[in-house]
Amino acid sequence: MAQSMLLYWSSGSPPCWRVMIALEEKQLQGYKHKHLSFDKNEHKCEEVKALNPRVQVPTFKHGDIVVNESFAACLYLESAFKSQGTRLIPDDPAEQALVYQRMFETNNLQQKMYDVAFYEWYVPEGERHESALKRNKESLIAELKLWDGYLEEMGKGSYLAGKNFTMADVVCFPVIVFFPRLHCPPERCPRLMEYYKMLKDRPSIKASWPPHWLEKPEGQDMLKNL
Ligand SMILES: N[C@@H](CCC(=O)N[C@@H](CS)C(=O)NCC(=O)O)C(=O)O
Repeated sequence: MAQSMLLYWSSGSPPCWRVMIALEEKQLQGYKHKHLSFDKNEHKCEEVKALNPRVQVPTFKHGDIVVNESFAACLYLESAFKSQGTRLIPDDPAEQALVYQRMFETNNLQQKMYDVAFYEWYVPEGERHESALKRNKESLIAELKLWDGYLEEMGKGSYLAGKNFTMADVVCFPVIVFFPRLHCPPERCPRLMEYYKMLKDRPSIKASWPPHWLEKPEGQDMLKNL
């Protein structure tokens, strides 16, 4: 089954990583994949263009089904392989609601982290303002407080949506990992840091860890002054 899947991906991309974690959790090892380098602009290749009008990674194909949005690909895998590997979406509607809530809230955390960590990369030199960066930092700090509060409320050893590992963890872990990697002061989000330590050696996460991070475990310190 995994043999009829093809994933185009790049190392260190949270959207790609979440699809890879989902594939591992659903025991779909052996899927075909192409690792494309951002530095060499390989993700703009004709093969990706043919499948994905946004010409981005992840680009994912299963047989004739093409599903490129990372959240959509993760949900598709759960639905197509519901009884295989880890159950990532619970049946109970109330539990399901919390998983969906945390999953889609991840977009806030991801964007706010990008707005600080990659400010200089996104905003051309002449358009940068200290005041804007300060605002972005305040917004990220407030967002981190929310997530830390969620974990605090759940209790020690909990996952993002309760006692079990779910799709919320699949989609959010690849964002959370950036906080320790980019030297965010641990006191900004102590519960998230504990959560990171609890999950970093999970087999699905270890197996899909960005290869260029293995070569260079220390990231830059873009979040040092948060
Ligand atoms: N909505 C997409 C976003 C994908 C995305 O932003 N991919 C980035 C890598 S993290 C990309 O391909 N960037 C290159 C580009 O846009 O040219 C998803 O979550 O799947």
